[in-house]
Amino acid sequence: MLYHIRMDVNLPPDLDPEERADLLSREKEYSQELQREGKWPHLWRIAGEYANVSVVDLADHDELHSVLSGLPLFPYMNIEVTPLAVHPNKIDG
Ligand SMILES: O=C(O)C[C@H]1C=CC(=O)O1
Repeated sequence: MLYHIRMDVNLPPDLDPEERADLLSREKEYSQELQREGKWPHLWRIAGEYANVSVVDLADHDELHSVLSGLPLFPYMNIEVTPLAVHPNKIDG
């Protein structure tokens, strides 16, 4: 199943710099592993914002919840999910 996701990151300005660096490093490792597995085919920065739009390809809502709640930055993000269905006018290929 495909899901369109918007993630807005809100890190506290007073977050300890070492903790911030560790969080960002773990986030990168986590998201790049999902990209290598083909589960996170689109990851785009929203220009001018600390936010991204993504498309993930996961088995079901339970896997989606597991992936999102496992993000190291999960406690610091607002996440909006839009499930995607096939458009009837889409041509193949
Ligand atoms: O920087 C972000 O947009 C947050 C986050 C989502 C995936 C990732 O690698 O970082």
